[in-house]
Amino acid sequence: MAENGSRADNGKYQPICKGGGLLLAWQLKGKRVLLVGGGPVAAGRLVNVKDADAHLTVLAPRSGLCSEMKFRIFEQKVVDAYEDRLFEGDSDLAGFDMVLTAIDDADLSRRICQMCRARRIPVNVADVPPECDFYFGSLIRRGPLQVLVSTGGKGPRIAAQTRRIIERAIPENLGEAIERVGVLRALLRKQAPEQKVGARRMAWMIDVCETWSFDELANMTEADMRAILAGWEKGTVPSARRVRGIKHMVPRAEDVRKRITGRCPVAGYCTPWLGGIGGFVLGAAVASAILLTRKTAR
Ligand SMILES: C[C@@]1(CC(=O)O)c2cc3[nH]c(cc4nc(cc5[nH]c(cc(n2)[C@H]1CCC(=O)O)[C@@](C)(CC(=O)O)[C@@H]5CCC(=O)O)C(CC(=O)O)=C4CCC(=O)O)c(CCC(=O)O)c3CC(=O)O
Ligand SMILES: NC(=O)C1=CN([C@@H]2O[C@H](COP(=O)(O)OP(=O)(O)OC[C@H]3O[C@@H](n4cnc5c(N)ncnc54)[C@H](O)[C@@H]3O)[C@@H](O)[C@H]2O)C=CC1
Repeated sequence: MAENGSRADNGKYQPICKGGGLLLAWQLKGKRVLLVGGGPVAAGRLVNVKDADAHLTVLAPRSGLCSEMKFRIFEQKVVDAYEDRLFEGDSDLAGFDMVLTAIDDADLSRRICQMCRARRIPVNVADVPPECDFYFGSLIRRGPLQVLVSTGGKGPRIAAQTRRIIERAIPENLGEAIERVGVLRALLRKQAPEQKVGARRMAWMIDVCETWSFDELANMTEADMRAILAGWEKGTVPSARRVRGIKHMVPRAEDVRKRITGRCPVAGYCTPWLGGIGGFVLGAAVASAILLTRKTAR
């Protein structure tokens, strides 16, 4: 029975949890995005799509631009095309790959949505969730690392609160570690480009990521990479200690400082080191105070 993929396989595979959205990393580089509206919500959208290297057109009257929008358009000049006017109709949508509206006019938003659907352009209407083909989420960015929190439109504020909890839990140098791993992966693909070694390449990269800590990866130099890659032919991954020798045993000043004054990334309180020293000093002070009081009382 199990071989046929039937009832016996229940529980063996991840269950299907219906009702979610499909979370993707949509590649917008070079795609044309239209943003209708010039308020604070539009300004947030602008950052999201420009972070994704889209070609962005903003359509909104200058008189209604918020200060961030003015800054992005006229000072920072990150908007590729700006049209100082109201939305006029279907022809405004021609040639766009994605449309975002953030205007204070729900009726017009709905109509823009219908026009986009007729043209099969994916659309997000900030104030009318049923008119969205996709929702935005609460985002964390650390270099190449991106985390998106979605509550499926149920609790945007809770999405932001959840984001803050996750933010605290992400090690400071994770973005840099990923950046460095990206460089190593590219070097490996150069050294062993054949498709037939694909499975071996992946297994070896998994080994690298599991053997080296995020800290060690974040500080991986080109020389370290060459030393690691020397293990590829034999299928081994030398540890950071082996690659760096004695240098690795000496803690860096920054790590020592973090040990003493750092904070627990999730709970936020100071490290046990500082807590321990503080506790000891406080305990000693209380004990001496008690002893002193007893002595004076006698
Ligand atoms: C469906 C969705 C459509 C979309 O925008 O794509 C949508 C819809 C609506 N939001 C509304 C209100 C608020 N939105 C926020 C904040 C955020 N909203 C975001 C996304 C989304 N908002 C999508 C679903 C996301 C999800 O899955 O949860 C975030 C995550 C991302 C972003 O916008 O960039 C960003 C946090 C970013 C961050 O800080 O990290 C706050 C809180 C605040 O400002 O602090 C409030 C006030 C408090 C409240 O209402 O809860 C209203 C008006 C409701 C009304 O009139 O009562 C609607 C319309 C409606 O719900 O009908
Ligand atoms: N999805 C979300 O995260 C949130 C959505 N909202 C909703 O998003 C919408 C926008 O919010 P804000 O940025 O605060 O709006 P806002 O009221 O500050 O700005 C509206 C902007 O739209 C422009 N506009 C209005 N009619 C237009 C037209 N016909 N053509 C072109 N531009 C036009 C105005 O000039 C102005 O720049 C509101 O409806 C609000 O309810 C609000 C909070 C969060």
